[in-house]
Amino acid sequence: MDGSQRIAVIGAGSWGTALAQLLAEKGYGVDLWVYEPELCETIRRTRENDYYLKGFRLSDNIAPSTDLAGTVRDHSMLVMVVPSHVYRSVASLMVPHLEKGCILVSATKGIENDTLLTMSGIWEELLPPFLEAHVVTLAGPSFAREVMQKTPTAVTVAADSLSTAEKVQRIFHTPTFRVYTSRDKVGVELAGALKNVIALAAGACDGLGYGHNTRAALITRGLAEITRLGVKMGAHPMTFAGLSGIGDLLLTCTGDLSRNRTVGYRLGRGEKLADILADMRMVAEGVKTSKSVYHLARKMDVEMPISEQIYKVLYEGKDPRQAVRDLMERDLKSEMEFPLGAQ
Ligand SMILES: NC(=O)c1ccc[n+]([C@@H]2O[C@H](COP(=O)([O-])OP(=O)(O)OC[C@H]3O[C@@H](n4cnc5c(N)ncnc54)[C@H](O)[C@@H]3O)[C@@H](O)[C@H]2O)c1
Ligand SMILES: O=P(O)(O)OC[C@H](O)CO
Repeated sequence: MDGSQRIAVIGAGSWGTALAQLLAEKGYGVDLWVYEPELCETIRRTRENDYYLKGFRLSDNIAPSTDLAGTVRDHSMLVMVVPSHVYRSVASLMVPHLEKGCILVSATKGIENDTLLTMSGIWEELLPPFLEAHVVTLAGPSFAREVMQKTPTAVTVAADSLSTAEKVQRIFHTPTFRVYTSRDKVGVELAGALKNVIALAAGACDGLGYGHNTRAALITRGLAEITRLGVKMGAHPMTFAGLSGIGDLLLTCTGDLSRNRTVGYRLGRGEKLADILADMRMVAEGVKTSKSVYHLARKMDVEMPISEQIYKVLYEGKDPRQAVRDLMERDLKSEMEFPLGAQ
């Protein structure tokens, strides 16, 4: 793909906007699909995304549009960055317009509530084989705002075929955005989605006033349960020691820019989930993903105690302090069972 070709970015939230800007500054023409007509108009007029990523002037190489079919058509590379709860509906509308052999880079982090599918699982259901489309997952520790500020950042792109991942790697790599490849698509995708649930827990513990010991324990045991589920679902255990695993888990559990951590923090301070979500325009994927994880863990017969407690706090009104007590009082066990991923 040469710099004269255009790339479509589907979703103009903070991450879609940051990825569009990165590609545009590399010289690609970017067609950006914007869900909200009034935001599309504002971006066109002011060159700023004042809903989701205030304070940055957007490149003139970005062309915003609300016409989904028009944005998708005639593109050999598309970046999908809509939240997971609308992913299927937007992807379904895209399919009839996709070019044969196109590459779909999925940058969304979530697990669908009804089907318990990852985002690439949704594409697998929707893509007719004759399209020969390639799905690539992009994940890793990357706050949109810091990417816009050109803070040195490293992420992973995972695909079934290494050559496809390498193609995407070359397109996204910049001097401040380092891209690694992986062939463990399921691992990278699950790691990116599951860390949001643990970030809710880490935020809640900070909101409750617990200290660094608690946060470190949560991150470590959170990684253990993410790895257990991932391995059971076919992921390579070492993926969870990588950027999409411990990398993103650390960022989201400790970084104040995290929406998931912030929701957890406010829950820990005693606010109600409905009130927190009512004044958030942005998405905190962990809220919906915790429901999927609760059911996925049961389905796969994997113990995920932290995720289970978060589900109970969010959906059953459990007191977060009681959730911590219950985690601390579980049966005593060995820290690690081998092979990795065993309960
Ligand atoms: N923001 C980040 O720093 C960051 C970094 C990495 C990954 N992600 C992931 O990217 C995905 C998108 O998140 P974001 O942060 O860009 O979003 P955001 O929270 O900044 O914005 C919400 C997005 O949802 C869209 N939207 C709302 N309702 C919609 C509907 N009915 N149909 C279609 N679109 C609708 C909005 O137009 C907007 O694009 C998430 O899965 C998130 O976890 C975000
Ligand atoms: O703000 P959050 O919690 O959605 O996290 C954003 C990204 O996933 C960080 O990599």
